Amino acid sequence: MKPAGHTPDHHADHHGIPHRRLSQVCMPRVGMAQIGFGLPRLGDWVERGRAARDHLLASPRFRRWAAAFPLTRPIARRRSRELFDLCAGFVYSQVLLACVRLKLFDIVADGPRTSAELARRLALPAESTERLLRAALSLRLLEKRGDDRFGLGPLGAALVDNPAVASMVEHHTMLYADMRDPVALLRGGMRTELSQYWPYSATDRPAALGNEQTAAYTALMAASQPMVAEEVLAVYPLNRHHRLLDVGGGDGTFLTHAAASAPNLQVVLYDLPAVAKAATERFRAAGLEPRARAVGGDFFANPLPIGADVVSLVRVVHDHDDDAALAILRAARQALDSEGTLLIAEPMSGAAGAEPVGDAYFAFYLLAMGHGRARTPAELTRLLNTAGFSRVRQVPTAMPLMTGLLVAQP
Ligand SMILES: CC(C)=CCC/C(C)=C/CC/C(C)=C/C=C/C(C)=C/C=C/C=C(C)/C=C/C=C(C)/C=C/C=C(C)/C=C/CC(C)(C)O
Ligand SMILES: C[S@@+](CC[C@H](N)C(=O)[O-])C[C@H]1O[C@@H](n2cnc3c(N)ncnc32)[C@H](O)[C@@H]1O
Repeated sequence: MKPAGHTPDHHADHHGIPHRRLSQVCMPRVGMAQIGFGLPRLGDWVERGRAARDHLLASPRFRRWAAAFPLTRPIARRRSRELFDLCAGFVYSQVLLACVRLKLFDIVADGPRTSAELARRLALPAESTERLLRAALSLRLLEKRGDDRFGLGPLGAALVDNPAVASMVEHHTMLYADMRDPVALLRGGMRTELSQYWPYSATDRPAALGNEQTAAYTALMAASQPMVAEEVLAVYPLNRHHRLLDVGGGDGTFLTHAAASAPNLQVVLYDLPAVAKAATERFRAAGLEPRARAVGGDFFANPLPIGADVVSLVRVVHDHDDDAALAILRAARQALDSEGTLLIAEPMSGAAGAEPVGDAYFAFYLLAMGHGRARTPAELTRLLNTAGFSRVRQVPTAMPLMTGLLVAQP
């Protein structure tokens, strides 16, 4: 009797691993045209090699064999761990959320503690505390100190005194809810929590939004903005400019950092009226007036203030679909003269070493928000060219995960 799945195309070798005939998998078909030119194309060989690999990996028998064979075992273990992490990532995120909510990292930052001490401090049953601590150890959030005490691990240490990441971890409860049925989200038409949270993405009259609708997202952006500002200002010093206009500048956190980094720079913020009002208060409280001022308006309906020699769009363009993004870039072009500079700072698609940040995280975040997408530098460059910026260059940042940077001139 033939084993299940046995077809004329499938054979088994002496390890019991099903395979196609080698000639079918590995030998590119050489067409008459290619014979005329000598060897088959390299691309054909690569394609055949990939087909052979896919065929092997898709076979449960091969996977069992590779997991047992000493030379392939490390690869099999690594792959299965990667895949397990994809399956279980949401559990790890929720362990992190529990640690953040319980302020576990701040507590152990003061010194390592025993499980019993932590149970008292966290007001959790002893067994639950032990469970959480073991989970945090396994995720390198905590580290064992001696036999019975727990201190910061390499990942937990980066979360101490880091309100930016802590507020994002807490904020993710909304994204988590919106992604509960990812296929429904992809099909569209879902009423999502994130579209309520970012009301400018769901209204035709954003300028009418009140402080009660803009305050929460503005505070979230302000908490994470220092990480972005540090990245941008480290690679693009602003002291070569006279006046910076930050469009969609939130409560002014980016401009406050910019002003501190370039003492002669004048800074102007443009945002929705309710947000600009909050920024004005912030500039006043920081003693930055009159060097810093904020103007309220809707960048789709009103012209931007003129007179700046550099305009920044920080985490703004990716909020919008192409037509709207183009309208913002055109408005920025209108506000600048022919010597002006435009900066686009935001996480970008395809960033080397951070591919899932743009293409999985922000892609789905923005889907849940209702508009926009992370774009590759090449896609942004095409939009910039259409908007009248002909010279565009990418400036590498230290943490592309936080932000990429494009510098454009007419
Ligand atoms: C000291 C010894 C012995 C060895 C040293 C070894 C060594 C060099 C270690 C490195 C240590 C180090 C410097 C660690 C640094 C860690 C850092 C900087 C971690 C940073 C993590 C940042 C994270 C997790 C950021 C997350 C950001 C998120 C989730 C942002 C979300 C943004 C959103 C949702 C924006 C929304 C806006 C919208 C709507 C899209 O427009
Ligand atoms: C994602 S936030 C980025 C805030 C800030 N640049 C940062 O990175 O922290 C986008 C900003 O664009 C502003 N915005 C959205 N639609 C706008 C519009 N039509 N006119 C002016 N500002 C707008 C929002 O109020 C918000 O402050």
